[in-house]
Amino acid sequence: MTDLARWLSAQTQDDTLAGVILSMAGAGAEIAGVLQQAPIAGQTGPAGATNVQGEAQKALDIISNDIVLNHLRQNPHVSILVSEELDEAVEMSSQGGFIVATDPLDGSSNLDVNVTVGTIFSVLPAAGGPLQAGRVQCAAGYVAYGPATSLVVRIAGDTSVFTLDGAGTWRLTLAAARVPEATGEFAINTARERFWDAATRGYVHESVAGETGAAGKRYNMRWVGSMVADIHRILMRGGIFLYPLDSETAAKGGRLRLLYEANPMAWLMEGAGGRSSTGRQDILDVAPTAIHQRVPVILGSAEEVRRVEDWYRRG
Ligand SMILES: O=P(O)(O)OC[C@H]1O[C@](O)(COP(=O)(O)O)[C@@H](O)[C@@H]1O
Ligand SMILES: [Mg+2]
Ligand SMILES: [Mg+2]
Repeated sequence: MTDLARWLSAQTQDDTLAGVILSMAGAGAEIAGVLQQAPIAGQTGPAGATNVQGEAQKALDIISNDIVLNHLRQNPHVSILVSEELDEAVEMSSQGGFIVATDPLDGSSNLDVNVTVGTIFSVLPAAGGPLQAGRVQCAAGYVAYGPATSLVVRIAGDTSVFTLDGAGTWRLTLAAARVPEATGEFAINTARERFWDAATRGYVHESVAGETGAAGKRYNMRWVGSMVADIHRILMRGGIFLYPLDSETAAKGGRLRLLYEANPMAWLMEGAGGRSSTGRQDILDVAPTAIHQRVPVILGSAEEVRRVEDWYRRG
């Protein structure tokens, strides 16, 4: 029995849910192999197409989407697939008990510079349809394609980390990730400062002031521009990630997508003792109205997320 199969059987008695996670783990392992050869195969560039959200697709966005689709098509327990790269929700098996929502390749603008990208997924109960709050997720995870390929997954208990070995087997490398309560590291795209609201501005200025400001301690800033990479760093050593609502993204509701970026990351953070927020409510309580809905995202070390929420309460 592999580490992943053993972990799954300890986390859930539902073999069909375990099977959905194994399908996503299989897709992740296959995508990892494709990414490792992509510069040789000349696949890191644009596909020449745009997705339903008007974003230019990379060839690897489409290839990764097809890989996920193929793996899930072989699983009779998936009823619907929602993907960043597919305009509409796709009907899969009519008998399936689960919906999978995925960002097949997150951070794909980083592909041509060989920086970590990832695959994010959320598993929902089929009965409620795709538009259910993140709170009811059955499981969530991501695969980070970095120096090592990591699978981070949570059903309802701990958030655990597996690493792909040379034989293509997922080995358990961290049974229960814990995000430190406090942090001295924040992640935000500061080039967007002129669009920020008062709360984001207040929080970042207070942090940049370091030991001379109200926070009373020094901060460092990190921004990979690949959500999976930024969240993985935060999961492993603490920090806070912000993609808040700003005046440029306000009309769309934010930048990042609720079903397949924010919800799964919030679920994983919760399992590791972290916190997630839109600034005004827990991300997991947001009721979706559309499959590609966007949402403000603030998540990571609990104490730090609370500091941002305090700024929103003041505003
Ligand atoms: O270009 P910006 O504003 O830094 O945004 C970066 C964010 O956009 C994303 O790339 C969006 O995800 P996709 O690459 O899947 O569209 C996140 O991974 C990342 O955190
Ligand atoms: Mg993404
Ligand atoms: Mg993507």
